[in-house]
Formats: sequence, C-alpha cells, structure tokens
Amino acid sequence: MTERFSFSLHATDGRARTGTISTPRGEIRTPAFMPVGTAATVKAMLPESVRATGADVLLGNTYHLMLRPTAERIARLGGLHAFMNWERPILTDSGGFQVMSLAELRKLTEEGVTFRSHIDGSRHMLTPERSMEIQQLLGSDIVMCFDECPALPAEHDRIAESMRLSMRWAQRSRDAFGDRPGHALFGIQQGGDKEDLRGESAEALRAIGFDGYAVGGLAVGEGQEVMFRVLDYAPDMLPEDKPRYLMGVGKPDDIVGAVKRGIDMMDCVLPSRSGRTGQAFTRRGVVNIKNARHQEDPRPLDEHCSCPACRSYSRAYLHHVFRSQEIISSMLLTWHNLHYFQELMQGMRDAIAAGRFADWETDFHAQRAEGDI
Ligand SMILES: CNc1nc2c(CC[C@H]3O[C@@H](OC)[C@@H]4OC(C)(C)O[C@@H]43)c3nc(N)[nH]c(=O)c3cc2[nH]1
Repeated sequence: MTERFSFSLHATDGRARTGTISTPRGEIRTPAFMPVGTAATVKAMLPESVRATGADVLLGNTYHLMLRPTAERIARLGGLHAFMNWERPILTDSGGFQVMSLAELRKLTEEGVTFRSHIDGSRHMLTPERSMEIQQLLGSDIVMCFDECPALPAEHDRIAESMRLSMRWAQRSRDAFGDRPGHALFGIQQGGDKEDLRGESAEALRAIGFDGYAVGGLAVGEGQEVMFRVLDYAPDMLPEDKPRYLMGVGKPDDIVGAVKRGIDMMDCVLPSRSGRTGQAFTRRGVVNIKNARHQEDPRPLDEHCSCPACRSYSRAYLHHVFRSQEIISSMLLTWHNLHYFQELMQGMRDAIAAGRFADWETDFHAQRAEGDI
C-alpha cells in the first residue's frame, strides 16, 4: 500500500488514456466514474454494494456535510471513511458550486461566500481556507480547490472576472492545504467556453502546482456540443502526467466523448438520481420503467447485464415496485445504473489498453436505439 499519491499512465489511444491513481487507501483505475455520495451516502446503496458495482472511489461534499452533521462532528467520530463505512478513496468537492446552486441569500466577496443554509436558514461562510479545513476534518483523500463556477452562457468579461477570482482562491487553497503526504489537492480550471480564458486558467494552475487538475465550469447548461467543443482543447492545456477530472459529467454519451478527449475522472448524480425516478440506462439506451408497456414484460432490463436487478427481476416487477413507490425500486434501479456506468468505464479502459477505442466507440453508438426502449 503506497503512502503517497501518484498517477501512472498505462496506455493511450488517440487522446484517450488509461492509467492508475495510487493512494494510501487504494487504487483508482482510470478512466474512472465516481458515484456521488453527497451526504455521506450513495442514496439507496450500501457501501459494499457500491463497491460491488466496481467503484474505486466515491464523492462526498463540503457544502452538505458542513451543514449537517458538521465536519467537526464527523472528525470527532473518526472521519468520513469510518463514519460512512467506505475505506477506499473519497474525493470531496469544495462546496462553492453547491453554495451557488443550493444555498439562499448568498453574498460573494474576495474573501469567500456567506450564505444561509437551505436546511435551517443558519448563516455560514465558505472561504478557501475554511473549505480546506472542512475537507481535512472529513479526511478526504482528494481535496478540491475552493472555486466559483459561473453559469453559461455568460459574457467574456464576466467569465474572466470569475475565473481570475477562482485562480486567486486556488492559490489560497494551496497555501491553506499545506503539505499532506498521501492526500491530493486538485486545481479546477475555469474559463467557461472561452479558449483564451481556459488557457490563462491552466497556466495559473500550473504555476501554483497541483496533484491533479479538474476541468470545471462545464455541465452547467451549455449542452453537449459546446461542452465537447471546449473539451477539444481544454484538457490538453493541463499537465499530461496528472489526472484530469471533468466535474459533474454526465450521460453515457457525454462520458464516452469526454474520455475520447483525454478525461480520466468523472462524477455525476445521474445514475443514482435517475434510478430513483425510474430511468434505467442500458447498452441499448434508456428504459423508463414506469411506462405501461413494461407492466407484463417478463424480461430483465438488459439480458446481458449481471447486476442483481437484471439477474433476478423482470421489467414487470420493476414497473410494479416503481409504481407502488416501494423502496426496493430505488435500490434495484440505482444498483443497475451504477453497475452499467462502471461496465462502461471498464469497457473503455480495456479498449484503450488494446488500442481499439475507435472500434469500441463505434459499437457503443451502434447499439443505442433512439428514444425509449
Ligand atoms: C452537474 N454539473 C456540474 N457539477 C459541477 C460541480 C459539482 C460537482 C459536485 O456537485 C454534484 O453534482 C451536481 C456532485 O455531488 C457532489 C458530491 C456535491 O459533488 C459533485 C463543480 N464543482 C466545482 N467545485 N467547480 C465546478 O466548476 C463544478 C462544475 C460542475 N458542473
């Protein structure tokens, strides 16, 4: 078991790469999909079930956990790994994005963000320093810089102003993080869909120096075409020997397009959240299980899938328990979706290692029917 944090690339195929991130708590196979465990749980899943889907790392969050149960309480109870019974790597987001999307009465200054909790209205402040302190109290293995993520579309000057604030906050995050062997600090590139600003942000982050680099500021409503246009140049602006993490992405075809453009890590609430709304992702596309046509269908969601839902339950049963709002509905559909997302990543890791990513991508798109299946 390594005491350090390191990244090694095993193979590339075009811009796609496959490698391993080594951490004291275990290895992360890249390209990696990271299930989201916002409030110290991947909703409707036991940690051992999350592991069984193939996940090497999961996400926690500064914003949610600082409000409830507070980072200090989690630290008193031994840290987030012990608290949630997940002993493998945890990456925590820095909270800035959630403050801007969830909190009320936010006030943004050079110092940081003051806001009222969306839970009980209590007043809080997040700064780069406080975000680093919270993530250290949680004990996360991969810490994200405190940043500001502007919504798109936005004017060049607005994006420039926001990005430059985030770069000053990146320096403060780096200074506050200090030297913590075995723990990583990732910088977050901003700059929206402006190539010059993305370049300025990448240079600022390189000068500070990080263990990994996120492409932030995307998946904020710009749409896949704009996102891919940015990914056609943005990842290559970041150090080639460090992991590249695209935040908040995405649907299966977003993920494939991002890996094709050099992304190593992704996170998204989609597989877990949509599992709770009755959407199942399969090789052939999306199954909306609440649709009446499934009510007597004896087949599994996907006859080629080896997850518990597909091994032992029919679409008819999944339709019934979803319609009846039974808890097992969320359990089975979440498990299936996370399993499918991890199979997608394993398929791409194997394809890149074998130098056949292009063929794998062609087959991926060929299998997908348009619309519901
Ligand atoms: C969905 N699109 C999207 N999400 C983004 C995030 C947040 C990613 C985190 O928010 C949740 O997804 C909404 C996930 O659950 C937790 C655990 C909260 O962590 C994940 C971002 N975070 C930071 N710090 N900076 C960014 O520029 C940024 C951009 C994003 N675009």
